[in-house]
Amino acid sequence: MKRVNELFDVKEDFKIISLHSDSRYVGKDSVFFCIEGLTTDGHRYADDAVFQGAKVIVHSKPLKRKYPGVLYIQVKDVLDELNRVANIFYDYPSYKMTVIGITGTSGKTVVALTIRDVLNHYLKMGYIGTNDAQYGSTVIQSSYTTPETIFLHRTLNEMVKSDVKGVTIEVSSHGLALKRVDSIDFDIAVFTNIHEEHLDFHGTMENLMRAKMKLFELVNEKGFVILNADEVRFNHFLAQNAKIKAHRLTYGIDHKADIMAKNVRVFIDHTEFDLFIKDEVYHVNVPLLGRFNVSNTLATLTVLMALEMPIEQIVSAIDYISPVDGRMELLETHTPFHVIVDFCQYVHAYGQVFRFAKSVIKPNSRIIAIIGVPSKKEINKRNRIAKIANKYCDQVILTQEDDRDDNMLDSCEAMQDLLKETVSVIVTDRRVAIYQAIEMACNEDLILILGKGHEQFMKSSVGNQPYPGDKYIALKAVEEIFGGGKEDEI
Ligand SMILES: CC(=O)N[C@H]1[C@@H](OP(=O)(O)OP(=O)(O)OC[C@H]2O[C@@H](n3ccc(=O)[nH]c3=O)[C@H](O)[C@@H]2O)O[C@H](CO)[C@@H](O)[C@@H]1O[C@H](C)C(=O)N[C@@H](C)C(=O)N[C@H](CCC(=O)O)C(=O)O
Repeated sequence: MKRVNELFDVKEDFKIISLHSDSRYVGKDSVFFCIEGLTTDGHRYADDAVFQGAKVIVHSKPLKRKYPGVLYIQVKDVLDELNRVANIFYDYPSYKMTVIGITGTSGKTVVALTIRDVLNHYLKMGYIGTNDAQYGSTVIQSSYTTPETIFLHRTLNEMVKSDVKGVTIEVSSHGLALKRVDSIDFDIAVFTNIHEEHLDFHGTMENLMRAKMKLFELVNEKGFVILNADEVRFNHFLAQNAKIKAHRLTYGIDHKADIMAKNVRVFIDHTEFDLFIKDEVYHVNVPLLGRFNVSNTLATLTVLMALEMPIEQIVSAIDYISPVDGRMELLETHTPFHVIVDFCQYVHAYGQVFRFAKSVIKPNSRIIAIIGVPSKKEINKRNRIAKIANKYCDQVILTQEDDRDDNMLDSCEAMQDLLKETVSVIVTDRRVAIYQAIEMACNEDLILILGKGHEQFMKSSVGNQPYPGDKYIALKAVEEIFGGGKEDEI
């Protein structure tokens, strides 16, 4: 709780219990911020907010009605004001902990969770990212990868009260463009990679890069920005456009960097490489799969370097790295064939996973891919995934990936028409598709279950529907068909 004159430059003095930007959740004695959105305008809900108990309305446009006893504060930019006020209301939580932001198209979750897991061995850590916030045994669901400002500050404040000393935050381009993290004091910002994504929202690659660039400008002058030397286009863009206050460190495989990996060798269950760090070389073995996860590992190690860990400690911290749920996760099936579950959200990720699969399977073994078919709205994505699947997959099972508005069978058939160089079948029920793959797999085949990763829900137009998850279903199928599944995991 705060007094209103602690939050705003006003002479009135009454208590404020909470902050809100959605009128549907406004509580008594609160502040409501009217935000102009993409579909509606928060100014339309100012009266609703007052009805629900708001005592202060922060707005930028003129309002039709004003009620006595309510303080109306007009500002130029409501999101800027929201950031300023949320910081004060929650006692500047990000200044009381080490805040590490991770941005990039892919790898945000793997890097954020890996840094969290490794650092947890030294200090109490929290994580905010793909649909939840976690610290200790607390898990708070959120609707976004990067939650909105009030949620962020409230959660960071709870973490501080629970003695959390550091936090990793996944920072999406939406989050940056919509000013969700503008008032967070970042100590370290990490860049993974950039590919075409969310151009429906950003419009152009330049706008997308500009949105991501902002994170690096938000890092304080004592902090570090950690860049991927192999992402030449983004680094060039930063050099031309960014005003960065912080120190820089780089990691890379193909381009010279502060921390480098060479002689990368990928295996079905781990990856090995030579780690070049401050003139020393160490042979390293990590349980993360694929060349792209070498970059993610390097990003993690560079964060440890920024935190001034001695080299020996950085190298031994590699032992704390473990696979991330639903991200290139090799299931323990004890079957003669292998099963990998991956989230695989973007087209380039399909290419990476298929190339990895091709490089690790035996010459006469098959890649059997279960692919969730993109909807009618994403025809371009559908075409591009089909093209890559034609090149690498031996068999494809086309199935659902969330319940979309269009007809599932039509979408599957349209995609099947594109799969001319590989054998495919349509099984619209995702559970049946997984069972079918496991029934047909033989020695050393590799089943790839793609598109849902860790998710235990199916999105639908009426909200999320329960779904046990790809891993659960696959292990259950193995147990039922082969009797060899690990019961404690299913
Ligand atoms: C594109 C985008 O991010 N849109 C966000 C944006 O929506 P919007 O501009 O359409 O908002 P709006 O519905 O017009 O509402 C405007 C304001 O009126 C308020 N309102 C609205 C209705 C009402 O009855 N009362 C009320 O007060 C809203 O709370 C809001 O403050 O502002 C809304 C409220 O803040 C967000 O809920 C909404 O997120 C949408 C739902 C969303 O799905 N966002 C996704 C794309 C997103 O953010 N994804 C990223 C990236 C994920 C990734 O990397 O893949 C993420 O970080 O999760």
